[in-house]
Amino acid sequence: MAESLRQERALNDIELEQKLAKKSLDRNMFWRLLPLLAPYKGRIAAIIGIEVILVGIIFLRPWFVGQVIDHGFIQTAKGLVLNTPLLVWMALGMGLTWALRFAFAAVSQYLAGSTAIHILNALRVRVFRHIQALSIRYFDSTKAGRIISRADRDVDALEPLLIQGPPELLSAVLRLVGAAFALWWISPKLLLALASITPLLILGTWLFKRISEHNWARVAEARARFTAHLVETVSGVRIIKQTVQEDANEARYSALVDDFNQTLVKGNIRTGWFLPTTQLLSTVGQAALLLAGGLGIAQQEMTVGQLAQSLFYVHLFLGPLQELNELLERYTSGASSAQRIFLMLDTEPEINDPAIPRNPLLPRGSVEFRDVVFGYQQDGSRPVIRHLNLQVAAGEVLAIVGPTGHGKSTLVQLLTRFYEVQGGAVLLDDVDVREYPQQVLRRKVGVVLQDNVLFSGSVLHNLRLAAPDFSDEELIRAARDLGADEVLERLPQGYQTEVGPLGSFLSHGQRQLVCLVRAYLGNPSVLVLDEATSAVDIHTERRVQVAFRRLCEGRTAIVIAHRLATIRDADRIAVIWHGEVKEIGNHTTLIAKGGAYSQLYKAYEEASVPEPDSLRSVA
Ligand SMILES: Nc1ncnc2c1ncn2[C@@H]1O[C@H](COP(=O)(O)OP(=O)(O)OP(=O)(O)O)[C@@H](O)[C@H]1O
Repeated sequence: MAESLRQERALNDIELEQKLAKKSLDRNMFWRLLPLLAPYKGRIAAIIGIEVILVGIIFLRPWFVGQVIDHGFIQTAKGLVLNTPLLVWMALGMGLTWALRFAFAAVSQYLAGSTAIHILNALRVRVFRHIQALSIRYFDSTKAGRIISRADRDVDALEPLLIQGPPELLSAVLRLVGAAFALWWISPKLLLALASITPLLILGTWLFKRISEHNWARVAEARARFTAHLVETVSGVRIIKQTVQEDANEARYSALVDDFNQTLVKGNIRTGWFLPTTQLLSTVGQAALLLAGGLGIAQQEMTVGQLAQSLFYVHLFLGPLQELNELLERYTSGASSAQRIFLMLDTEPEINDPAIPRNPLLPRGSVEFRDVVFGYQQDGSRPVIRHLNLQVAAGEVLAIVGPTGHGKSTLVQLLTRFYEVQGGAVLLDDVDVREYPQQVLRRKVGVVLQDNVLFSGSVLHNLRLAAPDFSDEELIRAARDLGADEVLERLPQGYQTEVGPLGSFLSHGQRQLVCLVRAYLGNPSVLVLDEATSAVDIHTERRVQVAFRRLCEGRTAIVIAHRLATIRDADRIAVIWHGEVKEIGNHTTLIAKGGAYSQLYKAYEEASVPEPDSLRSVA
């Protein structure tokens, strides 16, 4: 199954981001991380400075050992005696190097840790800000889990690379070069013996780096896929339970996790030979050095102390070569995270504010759809709205009706500029909606949807989002004006009731009422109600209808409804059919005309009259 999942994939993570960002993949994106470090130049310089001191300290220790071996005992007339002053100095020196090691390690950790927090938090906020600014179309085509991966895991993956990576790399290079010099200084023979295996080590490291680069891209992709599935499951858990899809859903998740694990294991197998290879080469290198050293001692070119000292330098030379592998792996995993983050940050919002925005001083609320053409496919292959013309006068109540899927809600999306028209224009107060700053436009057009969303917090907290400066009393008064108070006061803690995540602790009807009051508080010049009262019971609905008329006073209202009884009183009713206005007029004239509206109305009335059987079953 995991194999089939891999094959069914149309676009991988990076390809998808590439497509959305309309940019080709640039492997050097990693370097774009460097400006993030700029504000912390001082701290980073301190971390690097500490690393240099620590490397210097490491090089002192073998020298102490060499001194003790060669000069720790002095040949006197009485025989060999301990060179006590030298031993004491060397022991003190050794102790001091360890004390410095501990002290600097703590300082370095503190500096690196606190710098990391600042840099990564700044990046996290930047990613978050960008996510909020992206256009709705991005969210249509990108799974939530993928987006969360960017802001969460991908940012985390940069930490070891960005902060500890550069000092560790510097330390490795310094130790490598320093050890080479030290060996050369003791005897060029030693360095040459070791150099015999170095090209092989470098070649091996380079090969493994290439393999691990591929591995990391595959592992990250597989991980993003199962995270995306998890997020979808969490948000759609009710539907999954309702349709009894738990087993099938779990099987799919297991397959995705399995795919991830297989990718990980295969990757580990491929890179697993790196360590034994380098260990083997290191052993050969040490043997060559000991041979060269033995020869040097026999030819009295070097002392035993120097050979012992050189063994430490061998470790200082070979160790960094092996560490480089780990650092390179970190680099490749971080680089692929950086690629994904920057590809997302490079995705331009499809909808932007105009360079010179307009905002008429006297908002009236007239709306016009002028020869509008629109389809959700960007290539215009499947138009949903086809050359639609519709004018709504300021203060008018216009109802939009029509069969499902014919484009009613799409008109609202175009009015609030969640999508851009592909032809024609949408005008608010005779100004193209593209000329308004988006936030201004969306404040002018209040929308209450059928599937309303609230934010965690109390009912009052949610109402206050529309009117931040209002007191509790003013918010409650607004609810009362609208006739929502009776229902909302009956909640367990009244207006202080917690609504839960996305408002899930409230019923559909209660949620809609809160949203209606929220829209009322926003005081928009155009109010759009998309099936907004459909979940409210008959009793509540009547109250809302009365209040709704009040709410419409002095502003334009566009009401999208399937339950035609609720819109009979509208000033005009437009029938939308295959993305066009098929009929327009008031209820009486449209019924008299006997066209599309009268058919819809007849069908609605027939469906609304309860059949005797169904009444009995309710009883
Ligand atoms: N985000 C989207 N991406 C792609 N297609 C979409 C999207 N939203 C809607 N559509 C499609 O556009 C068409 C019109 O949808 P729209 O929601 O405007 O219909 P509607 O008339 O409001 O339907 P309903 O009465 O059921 O709410 C439908 O075919 C729908 O599948």
